[in-house]
Amino acid sequence: MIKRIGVLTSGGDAPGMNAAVRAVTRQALQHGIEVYGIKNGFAGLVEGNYKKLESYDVSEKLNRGGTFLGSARLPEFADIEVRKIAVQKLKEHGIEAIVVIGGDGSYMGAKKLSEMGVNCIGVPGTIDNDIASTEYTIGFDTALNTVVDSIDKLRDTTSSHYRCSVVEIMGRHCGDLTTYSGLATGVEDLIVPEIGLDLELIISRIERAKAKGKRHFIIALAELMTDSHELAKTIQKRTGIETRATIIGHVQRGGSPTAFDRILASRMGAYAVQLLSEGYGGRCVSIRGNELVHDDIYEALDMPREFKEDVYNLCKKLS
Ligand SMILES: Nc1ncnc2c1ncn2[C@@H]1O[C@H](COP(=O)(O)OP(=O)(O)OP(=O)(O)O)[C@@H](O)[C@H]1O
Ligand SMILES: O=P(O)(O)OC[C@H]1O[C@](O)(CO)[C@@H](O)[C@@H]1O
Ligand SMILES: [Mg+2]
Repeated sequence: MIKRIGVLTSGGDAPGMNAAVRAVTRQALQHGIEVYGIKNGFAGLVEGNYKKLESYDVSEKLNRGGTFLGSARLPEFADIEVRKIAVQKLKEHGIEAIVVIGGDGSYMGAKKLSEMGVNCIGVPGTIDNDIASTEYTIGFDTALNTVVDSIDKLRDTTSSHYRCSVVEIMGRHCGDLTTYSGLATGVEDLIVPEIGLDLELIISRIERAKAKGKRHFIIALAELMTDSHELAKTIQKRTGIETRATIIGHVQRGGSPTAFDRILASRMGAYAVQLLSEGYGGRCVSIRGNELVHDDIYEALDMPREFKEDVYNLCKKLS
């Protein structure tokens, strides 16, 4: 029977990470397993920066955004020599297995550690919703609500000034945040990596709507596709409509998690501990059809990510 586990948060923070750490901690303690909170993602593993967690250490964390354990990006963790240091430190502290809460990059670290004899279970914590094996990642719903709130506010000023707004939304290479928020706010057009950017089409749609009397437009743009300020300038030049760019930015990563994210995080965190106590490693937790399941991490990352084309098409159709 496993006696001591660690838990860490890695990559970009996501609302609900704290709720997941709380669930891991309390589920483990109730089964007589000691828990160590590892600070700052894989960096804390390498430095041996751990703290034993008791039940009260995770009090009043369920509703808090960010991650009280801290998070980091440590590219050096891809180097086996760096991981060997982490494994040695874990052995010295008697930590047998770890719950890794993070995105696809963190999953890679978790898998590689498992291959070195430290069982890890990945829990999907990222606002990007870019892990193919799971329908939802922890933090996505909260970020989505933040984006919706921002676009609603942007609509007020955009329509008052008869302008066009290009609004840039996070998601790295995944268009889910843009697509879902687009449908939820009724944007006039959206640009996502799964479909690509067709400038002529965007201009012609604006021109057509303008000819029918439409006076304000919001174009949702997934980040990393093009420069939003340049796109705004081009739209203004081509259509004659005053255009502004708004980059929502890191506010998308903050805030108290929604009920959906708290529940998802609590379920997934508890399930991850169950998997570790059953001796699993190199697996990740996913939710499909509201059922928790577990997958091999490499297979989970290799699965083709399903683009929500129906949501995308409906957004365009209703605009
Ligand atoms: N191939 C890899 N091998 C070992 N460790 C890795 C690998 N890729 C990433 N990691 C570790 O995982 C960390 C987090 O990865 P990354 O920065 O991609 O964020 P993420 O977990 O995908 O989260 P998000 O995309 O939401 O920010 C990296 O900084 C690194 O420490
Ligand atoms: O906080 P950083 O390092 O600027 O990273 C930003 C990236 O992290 C995320 O917020 C989460 O992966 C992405 O949406 C975004 O591209
Ligand atoms: Mg990622």
